[in-house]
Order: sequence, then C-alpha cells, then structure tokens
Amino acid sequence: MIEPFYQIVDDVKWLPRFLPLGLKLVQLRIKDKEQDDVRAQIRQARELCREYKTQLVVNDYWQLALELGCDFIHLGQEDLDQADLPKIRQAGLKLGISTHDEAELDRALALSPDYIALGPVYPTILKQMSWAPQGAENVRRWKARVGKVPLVAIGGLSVERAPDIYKAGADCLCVVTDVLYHPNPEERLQQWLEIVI
Ligand SMILES: Cc1ncc(COP(=O)(O)OP(=O)(O)O)c(N)n1
Ligand SMILES: Cc1nc(C(=O)O)sc1CCOP(=O)(O)O
Ligand SMILES: [Mg+2]
Repeated sequence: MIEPFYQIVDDVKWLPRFLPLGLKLVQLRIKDKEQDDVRAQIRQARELCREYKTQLVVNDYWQLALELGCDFIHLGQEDLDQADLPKIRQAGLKLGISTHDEAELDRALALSPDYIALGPVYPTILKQMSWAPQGAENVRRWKARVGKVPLVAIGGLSVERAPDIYKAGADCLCVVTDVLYHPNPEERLQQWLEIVI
C-alpha cells in the first residue's frame, strides 16, 4: 500500500506549512547544496515527519539517510550505479526507483523495490529530460508489468490531470511544481488531499 499523493519539496522549510494539512508522503529532493546543509535539512525533516506521522523519502543521499536513521530513499538509474545496494537492503531501507523505459523497468523490478516511479507522464518544466512524455498509455502498460509493486506517476501532473492518471492505474501521483509554484501552495495541496480516487 502507498499513499495516493506524494509531494516533493526542495527544502525542509516547506514541511511546517504542509505537514499540518495532512500530507502523509513527502520526498526531500535537495539539489546543489553543501553536504552539511543537506544533512541538517534531512535531520529536521526526519523530526518533523516523525511528529506528524508522515513518511519521509530522502532523494539521492542514501548515505545520509543511513547515517540519520531515515527509512526510505528514492534513487534514479544513475544513482543506482553509485549506490551500495546490499548495504541499503541490509539496513532495511525502503527503496523507490525511477524508470523511463522498459529496460529501466526490467532493472528496477529485479531489485524488488518498494515502489516504481514512471515519468515524465506529461511534459515537466522542473528539469530537462530526454524522455518523451509517457502519457496515460504507458501508465497502463507499467501497471500491467509491475503487478503488486506500487506505481508512482510523476511529471507535469496537476489536480486537473489526476483523474485520468489514477484511472490508468497509477497508485500514487507525485508532484513538484503544481503545488510549490502555485500562488497559494497550501490551497493547492488541500485540493490534492481532497481528491477521491
Ligand atoms: C517519485 C520520484 N520519481 C522520479 C524521481 C527522479 O529521480 P532521478 O531520476 O534520480 O532524478 P532526480 O530527482 O534525482 O533529479 C524522483 N526524484 N522521485
Ligand atoms: C523529478 C522528476 N523526475 C521525473 C522523472 O520522470 O523521473 S519528472 C520530475 C519532475 C516532476 O516535477 P513536476 O511535477 O513539477 O513536473
Ligand atoms: Mg536522483
């Protein structure tokens, strides 16, 4: 089982705004910051998420997640090349993996992940990606392949697009800009949390 909504934040400062609203699954995805800053943010996020009983997922920084006693990480394909997977598994960390094509999906499934992410479902403005948008069609295809592994859809998602992608078989929708770049992020987050699948 996975929560149906998954918010990515780029800084721990969002958490005191979002956790009291009922957000239950959040990824801390920090880019281009010093290691000490990242460590301090993960530590704060861990404490806040414990307080609100929210699942924290640490993006990329699996060593810091281990050091700080976090229990869930997200790794992309290039991250997997560098990661010590036996160590991660032995420590009992849960693992989410990004996929963009069938070969990446084969690799991810072989690692028995706790979720598989498929993206970008729609064009995203967050980062440059060489992958064409997957569309609802590939969400359907991925769902047929992953079986019981929870499927997370990501990339260009919005409240308005959500029903089609849940219907296509995504167990969870993950967003960045639809909430963080909204003129009223709290209001937008509330809208996501009120969606009934
Ligand atoms: C839920 C989720 N899906 C995909 C990603 C992307 O991971 P990755 O390909 O490693 O890219 P970065 O996010 O590290 O730039 C993700 N973070 N979360
Ligand atoms: C971080 C990330 N990874 C993706 C992938 O396809 O692996 S798409 C993406 C960006 C998601 O941001 P937004 O909701 O603003 O489009
Ligand atoms: Mg990564």
